[in-house]
Amino acid sequence: MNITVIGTGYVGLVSGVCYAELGNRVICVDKDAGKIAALQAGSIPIYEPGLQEVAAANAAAGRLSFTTGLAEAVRESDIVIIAVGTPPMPSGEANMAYIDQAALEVAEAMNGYKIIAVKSTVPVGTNERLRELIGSRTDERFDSISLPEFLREGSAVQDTMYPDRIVIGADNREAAATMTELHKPLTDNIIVTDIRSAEMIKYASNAFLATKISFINEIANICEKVGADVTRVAEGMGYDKRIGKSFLKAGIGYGGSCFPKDTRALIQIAGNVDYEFKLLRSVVEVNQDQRFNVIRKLEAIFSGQLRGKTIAVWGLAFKPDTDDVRDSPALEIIQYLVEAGVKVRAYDPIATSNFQAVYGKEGVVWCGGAMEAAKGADALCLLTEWDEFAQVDLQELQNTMWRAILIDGRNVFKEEDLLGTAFIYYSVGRPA
Ligand SMILES: NC(=O)C1=CN([C@@H]2O[C@H](COP(=O)(O)OP(=O)(O)OC[C@H]3O[C@@H](n4cnc5c(N)ncnc54)[C@H](O)[C@@H]3O)[C@@H](O)[C@H]2O)C=CC1
Ligand SMILES: O=C(O)[C@H]1O[C@H](OP(=O)(O)OP(=O)(O)OC[C@H]2O[C@@H](n3ccc(=O)[nH]c3=O)[C@H](O)[C@@H]2O)[C@H](O)[C@@H](O)[C@@H]1O
Repeated sequence: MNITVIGTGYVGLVSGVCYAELGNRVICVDKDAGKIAALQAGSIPIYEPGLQEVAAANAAAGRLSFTTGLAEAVRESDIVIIAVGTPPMPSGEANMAYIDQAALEVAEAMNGYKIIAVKSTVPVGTNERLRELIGSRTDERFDSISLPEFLREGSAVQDTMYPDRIVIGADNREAAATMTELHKPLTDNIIVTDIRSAEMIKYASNAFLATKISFINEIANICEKVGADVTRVAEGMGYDKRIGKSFLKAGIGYGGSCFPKDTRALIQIAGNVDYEFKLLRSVVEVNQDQRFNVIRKLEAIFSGQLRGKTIAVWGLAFKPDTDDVRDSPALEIIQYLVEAGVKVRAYDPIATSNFQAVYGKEGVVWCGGAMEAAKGADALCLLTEWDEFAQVDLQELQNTMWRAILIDGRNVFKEEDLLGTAFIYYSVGRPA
């Protein structure tokens, strides 16, 4: 099939590459000319394991191309997939400006029947609204599809090629059949629903996963007070198939471009129909507070005297294997420390320049390695569980630091790892 994907962020780029890998002819479109020039030159603007190789192979095979020419790409395609951003507005509601703009541009370019699918995460009712918007600008026939995306950053290629399920929201049987055919090679779990249910499945899934995380973080907080170990508790819970093992890792709370945004958006969606989503409000509140446990621990250690201390921070990305720092807990933690007069020495294997672009360069010593960041520090806060942090020589780390105090915000280390060292070690939800 001939497919145009609009937007070359994580979702557009990864899904475009993967549709090409399935043998389709894919044109990826972005209005960001710099991004397209880089992609045309074979460079991938995001860090995503495996993506570069699959993209290069498909571009070389002539199945994958990149352009800023939206109209021309749409005219050459049977299926148009919209994957532009839906960032949060100050109210928490999703900003539909990029979606609307893309839809209008598609409408203007129409030259025959097409399926127009929305992969971006959009509030319930959006696809119906877009159908009217596009229909008001073109006489050509088209069908609207809601095609929510469930990939995770850091494992996006794997998630896209081997998804747990594909959800297709459609109200036209033939369009649903075409989309089912397109995704058949990926999984047998293809769920065709009405459009509104598909839109809701996306928000409900993210909200549920966020709920699991806030739940286990609260259990962790209680574990710390009663002397239990949250990692064993999660393990013991996870063997129950009704609960499941995943998303029960306690830490400093969820971040990223999606859970924070989508939980707030769903609260708004509910609010718009006079429903107060009390549970989800608490999930967000717990998450917001969880990151400050790191600060509370530091304040307790230094009896509230943070000013003048040197604190090393390992990890700036919102999770490992990505250079994405959107809504990363590290942003607020570092900001708090700097404002409290702390000398922060920060290191991330790949996310530092993205972090600087959001946070600014001032007030922090940016380091090129983990040991360099730890040099002379009064304490070290581990905020992202990059593999390389688990591999460090703890004896060397201890000798590098001024005081051997480690706050492990992601439970990377086990008690036995620290045997024989002088570390004062704090983790999340485990006996100190
Ligand atoms: N990042 C993720 O892991 C996931 C994101 N999603 C959802 O997918 C959507 C996209 O997310 P990201 O890929 O992170 O977005 P992003 O914000 O990283 O990228 C969006 C891209 O769309 C381009 N764009 C905007 N308007 C355009 C237009 N009219 N024509 C051409 N290009 C245009 C922008 O230049 C940008 O490159 C969002 O709704 C998000 O909630 C869903 C699942 C996973
Ligand atoms: O809608 C989206 O954009 C995506 O949001 C998440 O994917 P992502 O944000 O890439 O990353 P996750 O692996 O879900 O992690 C999100 C945050 O939760 C945290 N987390 C995750 C799992 C866990 O057990 N504990 C925990 O604190 C991570 O550290 C990270 O900060 C969902 O997992 C995807 O299914 C969804 O498509």
